[in-house]
Amino acid sequence: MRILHKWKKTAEELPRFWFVDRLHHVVNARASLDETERRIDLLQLMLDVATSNEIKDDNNSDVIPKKLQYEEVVNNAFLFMIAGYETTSTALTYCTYILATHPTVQEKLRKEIEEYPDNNESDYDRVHNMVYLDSFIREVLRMFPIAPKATTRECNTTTTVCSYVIEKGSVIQPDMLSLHYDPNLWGPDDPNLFIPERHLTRRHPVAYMPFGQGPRNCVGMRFALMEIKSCLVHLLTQYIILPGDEMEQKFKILDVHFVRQPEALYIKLAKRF
Ligand code: HEM
Repeated sequence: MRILHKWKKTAEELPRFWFVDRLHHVVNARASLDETERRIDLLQLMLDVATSNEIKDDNNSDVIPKKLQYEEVVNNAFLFMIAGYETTSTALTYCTYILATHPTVQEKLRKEIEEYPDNNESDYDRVHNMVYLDSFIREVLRMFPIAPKATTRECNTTTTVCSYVIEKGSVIQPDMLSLHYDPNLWGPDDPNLFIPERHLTRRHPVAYMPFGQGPRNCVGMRFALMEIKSCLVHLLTQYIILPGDEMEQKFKILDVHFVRQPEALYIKLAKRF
């Protein structure tokens, strides 16, 4: 009994459980606010459809119940925190690596940023027309997809694709790296080279999938791209990014976690003004 109690206490202190416990507090606090204290955010939208009653799935139709249990609200909030931070920060790490190793690309980006001065408009409006910045990030995510293992689908009907039989219930995962480096899809320039301009040519619709594909692709994609663009504009305006000591030696990509990230990135920042 004592061992069980000790195990329970240790488990409760693990980051995941600790975090979910905090989220329960936040969700309960928000759920108890009255109408005048409503906020306009995703959590509010989820709470608006949350219920403590049992939700019955209708197995005989395709209708999905438009209700959530409070536990599902907490789990969705958890998923957003997990999916929303490490991914964007890792994408920014790869962007910084490319900037440090490609000074011409860095200068070209800075030139584009200067063409759209900060006229007190929001970053959202400012970065909207920066075509080279957009191609730059696309190229970074082509060469360094952050979550290649995140896109999986379960086959719901036995089917044949290119003479391969895929049984109902099989889980399929596209080989994102092979697609992103396929010379037939990304040529004529060598896919191993960093060339943002290749994204100005129309490609096969599934040649590129850093955010997954289809109706269940990454729900945070637009937000992530906006965050990355906004951050790069401010970084490049104020600093010149240079390679740090032992940068290449430490830039070993680890493919062990859900997010594919380098062991470390050492760069130097030189203030511009
Ligand atoms: C560079 C940044 C990001 C990358 C590369 C990325 C990548 C992905 C990928 C590959 C998937 C699986 C999609 C599929 O199965 O088709 C996914 C799902 C998801 N992402 Fe992202 N993501 C990023 C940023 C974000 C951010 C900022 C958020 C939230 C604010 C977010 C929230 C989610 C959620 C909730 C899902 C699950 C969607 C579902 O199952 O319907 N992601 N992401």
